[in-house]
Amino acid sequence: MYKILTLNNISVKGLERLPRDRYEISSEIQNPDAVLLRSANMHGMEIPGTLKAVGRAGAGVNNIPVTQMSERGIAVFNAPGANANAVKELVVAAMFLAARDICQAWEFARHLKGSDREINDLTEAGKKRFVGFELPGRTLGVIGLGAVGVLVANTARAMGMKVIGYDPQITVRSAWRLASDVQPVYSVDELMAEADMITFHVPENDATRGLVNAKRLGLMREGVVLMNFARSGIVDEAAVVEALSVGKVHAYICDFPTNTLKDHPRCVTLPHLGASTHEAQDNCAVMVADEVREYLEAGNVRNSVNLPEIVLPRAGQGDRLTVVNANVPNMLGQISTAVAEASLNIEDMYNKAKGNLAYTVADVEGKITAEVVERIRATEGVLAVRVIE
Ligand SMILES: NC(=O)C1=CN([C@@H]2O[C@H](COP(=O)(O)OP(=O)(O)OC[C@H]3O[C@@H](n4cnc5c(N)ncnc54)[C@H](O)[C@@H]3O)[C@@H](O)[C@H]2O)C=CC1
Ligand SMILES: O=C(O)C(=O)COP(=O)(O)O
Repeated sequence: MYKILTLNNISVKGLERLPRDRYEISSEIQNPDAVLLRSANMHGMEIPGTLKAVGRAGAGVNNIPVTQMSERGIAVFNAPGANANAVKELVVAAMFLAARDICQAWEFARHLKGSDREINDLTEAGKKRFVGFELPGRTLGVIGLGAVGVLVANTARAMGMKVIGYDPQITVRSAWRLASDVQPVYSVDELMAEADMITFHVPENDATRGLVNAKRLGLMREGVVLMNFARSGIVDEAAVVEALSVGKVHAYICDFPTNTLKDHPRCVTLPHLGASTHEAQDNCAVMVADEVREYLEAGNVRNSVNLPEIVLPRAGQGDRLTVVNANVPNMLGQISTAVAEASLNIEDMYNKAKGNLAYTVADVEGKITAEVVERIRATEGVLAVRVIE
């Protein structure tokens, strides 16, 4: 029986991928084999010795101590692209909220008092405060052209906007999907200087934290609109509030309310709703449940952020050995020697590295003994060893 600890509500559609005769799933379980979560913060959490995998039913993994997981040979999975359409739709909504001052106008209307005739008079007199602008012909800057950024860029093009994009590490897959008339720019500063509206779709990490700061705000066009449905940390909020107050920034629409932002009249903060559609919740949960199950039951790795992609069809009837180890010389030699010296024939074997980690899958003829496992486990650089029958 595999034990799965859930740290957030995970869609039933996803949990149904883990059959009850093989999986015990609870938010309170002891000694879990895997954790499934959404945005719960795992930093500082005590990591159970039994943990083999963490599945993030979503895109961002900054709520997971990935380095610490890697040091213990624990695989971390996410659900790339599974919620991208939901985020795109909210970003498109944000563009209209900003362009037409919809939230501010609604607030104005909600506070009108008097008879309907008086309200009508106040409406007609007050509406000039909310003259907006239209999107065709405006320039949208997209920073980060991954699953979400590509969808946003393509939709904005379809709405008649000029779109410029920045992503120095764009994947071939994203480049294929991106509308061919999205224009690349080669620096954040260049994008910021040329866009009327800017949207961010990058992970939060050391390179992106504070991406929007006072200096960069100074480069932007007067009345620029900023949209942040990525992570709060990529924006220096105090600098944005200052820029909003002097009219440099027309509106800041984001998914991350804070005390600095939530009451500002030119700032619309939504309660982290980017991925909160039934479709996205189902997609993410199904994808990540399948990944975790495949890893626990077969040792295969799909969509891991710290282990290399390895999907090896099972060879023969014997045991499968899986080893997570540091990406240093001679690990494979030591693993295969330990297997060979136990007189076990290897039918099929695959080894691949990703960053600091490497992962080995070996199908052997017959049973792998506890001695072989212990010998491999004791090898310097080996982080996790499993035998799958
Ligand atoms: N508000 C919400 O509910 C959601 C927020 N997100 C956030 O949005 C982020 C992006 O999501 P996806 O597009 O699905 O991820 P993704 O991994 O498909 O795309 C991220 C892109 O950012 C690029 N990138 C990384 N560092 C960069 C930098 N310094 N400058 C420019 N580009 C850079 C990468 O090359 C990649 O193409 C996630 O990491 C997450 O933090 C994602 C989904 C839902
Ligand atoms: O997928 C992401 O990165 C998100 O931010 C979505 O978070 P959530 O699953 O809605 O808590």
